[in-house]
Amino acid sequence: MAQINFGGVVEDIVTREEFPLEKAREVLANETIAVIGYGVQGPGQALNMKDNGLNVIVGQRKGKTYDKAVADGWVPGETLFEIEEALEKGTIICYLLSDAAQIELWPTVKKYLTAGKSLYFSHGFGITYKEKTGIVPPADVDVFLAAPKGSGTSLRRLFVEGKGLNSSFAVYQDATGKAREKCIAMAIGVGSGYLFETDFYKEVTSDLTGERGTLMGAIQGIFAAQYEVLRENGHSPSEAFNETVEELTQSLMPLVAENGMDWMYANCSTTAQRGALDWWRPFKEATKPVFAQLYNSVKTQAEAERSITLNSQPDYRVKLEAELEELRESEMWRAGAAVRSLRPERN
Ligand SMILES: NC(=O)c1ccc[n+]([C@@H]2O[C@H](COP(=O)([O-])OP(=O)(O)OC[C@H]3O[C@@H](n4cnc5c(N)ncnc54)[C@H](O)[C@@H]3O)[C@@H](O)[C@H]2O)c1
Ligand SMILES: CC(C)(O)[C@@H](O)C(=O)O
Ligand SMILES: [Mg+2]
Ligand SMILES: [Mg+2]
Repeated sequence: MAQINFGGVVEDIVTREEFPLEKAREVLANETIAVIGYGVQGPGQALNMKDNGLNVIVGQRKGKTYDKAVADGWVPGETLFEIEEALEKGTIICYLLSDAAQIELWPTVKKYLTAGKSLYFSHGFGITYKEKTGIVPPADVDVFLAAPKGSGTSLRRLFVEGKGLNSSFAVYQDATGKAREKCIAMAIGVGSGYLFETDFYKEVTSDLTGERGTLMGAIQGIFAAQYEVLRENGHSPSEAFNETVEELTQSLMPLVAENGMDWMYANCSTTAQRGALDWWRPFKEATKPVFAQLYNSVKTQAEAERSITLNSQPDYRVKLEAELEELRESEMWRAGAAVRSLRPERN
């Protein structure tokens, strides 16, 4: 473990230097890693592990996603199986179905979790909310997680570019005495950059807060609010979209990613800096109560309850698609589609 000072707080982290890929390969040499589910994380993790030289198979029910797995190079009967067959062959079961589907399939998965096998998650959800999910693994299997901090799509893209997303890792149950090294080996194997340790409760609590907050929910809310104010004051859609979204994603966020907020500010005009330095605090004051409310809704398990109830309904995909369509068809995001089509690199 390397000790790194994060803004004054020293934390133990694992980098690829302390735990190189060769070591991960050694730890996992005798394992058959069965990736169950080929949605978003499934492909990213399975393909990265395969390219990292690990012994990976995929378990996916027949349909569009199964066909995608075939198109990605998984071979039916050799590296691609129906879910139960993969569960039987796998020694490390990567449970990468949607969190709601994990509940439905649990009785099947449990049957194949014989002594000494490992159960791997990329989220603390199923275990933390076990009263709601019914996911209680047998005592003689190892249970751990590696949770990439980003979309499975980015996990794969960055890996292909020779980069890596950071991941958290946590051990919930160590039946064999080897759970921790298997967990870290898996986290490195899926293509992570550095790793930070957490536990299942903290992973799910921070993850649900982050995605509902600044990463996804809050950002759309704040975009919509500014866009509407600009439009209500007579600005054109293209002007409103550029001043709200396009400049942020194309110009300014890459600068923040590279060298921090102050550096992005320093690369803007003194006029912009003055305004931003004056206005960030009122935005913080206005939104902090909403973040506190959100955290509380996660902590009381209201978010988990809502997610399980709504995502377990048979027509949830249809309803979800309708809500996504509403976003896509809003004036702001239709303006966005037009703006994207005009990016010079798209010609
Ligand atoms: N999406 C991400 O990028 C991301 C990032 C970090 C962690 N995670 C976590 O990873 C896990 C997998 O999430 P995901 O977003 O990749 O999942 P997903 O929603 O993309 O679904 C994965 C798979 O579940 C299968 N599935 C759905 N219902 C099923 C059922 N009833 N029976 C059998 N198969 C069924 C689908 O065919 C699909 O292949 C979750 O725990 C999630 O919280 C996801
Ligand atoms: C990619 C995210 C938002 O980080 C993940 O947590 C998810 O649930 O998809
Ligand atoms: Mg999440
Ligand atoms: Mg997340």
